[in-house]
Amino acid sequence: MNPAFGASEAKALVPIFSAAASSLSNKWKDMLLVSNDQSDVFNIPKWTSRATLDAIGQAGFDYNFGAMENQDNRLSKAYHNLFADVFAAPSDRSMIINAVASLLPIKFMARLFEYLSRSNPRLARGRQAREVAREVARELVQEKSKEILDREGKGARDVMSLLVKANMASQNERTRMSDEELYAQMLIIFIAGHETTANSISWILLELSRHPEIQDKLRKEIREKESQLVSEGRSQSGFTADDYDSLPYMNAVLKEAMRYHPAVIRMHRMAFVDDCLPLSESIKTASGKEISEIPVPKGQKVMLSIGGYNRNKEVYGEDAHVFRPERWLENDDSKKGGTSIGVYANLLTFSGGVRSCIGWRFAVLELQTFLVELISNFEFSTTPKCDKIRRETRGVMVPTIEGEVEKGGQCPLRVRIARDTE
Ligand code: HEM
Repeated sequence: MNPAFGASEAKALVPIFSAAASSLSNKWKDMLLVSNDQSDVFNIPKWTSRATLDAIGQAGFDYNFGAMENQDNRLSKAYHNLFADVFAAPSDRSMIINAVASLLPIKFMARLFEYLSRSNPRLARGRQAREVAREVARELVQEKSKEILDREGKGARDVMSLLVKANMASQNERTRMSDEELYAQMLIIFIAGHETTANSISWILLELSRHPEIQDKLRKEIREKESQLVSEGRSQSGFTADDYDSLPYMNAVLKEAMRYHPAVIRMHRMAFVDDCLPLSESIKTASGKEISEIPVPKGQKVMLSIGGYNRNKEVYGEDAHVFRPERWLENDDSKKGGTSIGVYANLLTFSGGVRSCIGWRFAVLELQTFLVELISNFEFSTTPKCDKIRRETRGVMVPTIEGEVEKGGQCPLRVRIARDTE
């Protein structure tokens, strides 16, 4: 899938992200301008989920979910709150079934889940979403293949068109993907590229609401850049990828939010051969033996905590549990991820190595675009319920309210039209 996720491919998608971000901000403005004090409380994940679905639809597939305008789209409906519904805190029964299923060969595991999905509402929900998405994927692959043949591949910038085009051009039958594989890739992109960014925006806005001084400083930097764009004869909101990269404080806020609230909180791996994990410092085992590596036998499953690494005091200093964007602007390398572990900002948020997040450039640009658009137009502040916000792992890390976890993603913030734009 690499040809579709390079730096220039991601940069070319900025206008699509801007359109999705301004569609969200226009919707909010319409509602706020008729309210008394130009402010209201919005449940942020509900909105960001719709906006990022539109962004991934357009950027990933040149497909209009119409999520911001019309919630009746079949795929938009199937995906709405999907992670929260399917991955909600598992019951004891489902934990036992999962544990047993993980011991079965993959073919039997799939059959078991297929069977259970007839009676289990969560599995049924997941299965229904998969079927709708597969149907749309099938239609899109056919449409793209036809367009590429008709237009000889010119003009298409979305990820799926680039993928179908690269696949059609491949002369090697063995590396060429079947239609079924293409549909599966599409489904992965839908899943991986939607709720991750939606929830990340919610977490960023929550932290900016908790830290009004950081929010003000960020807005000031954005205003200065907007004035610069105008003085250069450009549109105030016509940011390019390079403009986003030229905003040091905005990028520090983004890195800090990515460190503090990684959307994917852990990864799972299994050793295919006997191996060992080297340790940065030797440790003493229960028997008193000093070891500098941990043996990992073939078949051993390993869970890697992204959240744990990103708040490791040895890497980020004693204040690793504090949200402090300034750490990224200080010259003390040892306290801002001195090791080069991940693909972005030396964080583990997008993982590292060959299986790292293929969409990280795409995600960073999308987050930069939304952050600038929303902070430029609105002021965010906490509501009493924010004290009860807790992090819930539902495939991705979702903000929920203590005691109301079953309601899914909740992050109620007061949103007000930015006073300096009135
Ligand atoms: C804030 C946003 C995002 C975060 C934090 C994130 C994080 C991650 C992480 C940690 C992995 C590795 C998972 C593992 O190995 O177990 C991953 C994989 C992946 N991500 Fe992302 N991601 C984000 C956005 C996106 C976007 C926007 C796309 C696509 C447009 C995307 C596509 C993928 C795909 C296809 C994989 C699987 C790669 C593979 O297995 O080789 N991600 N992501």
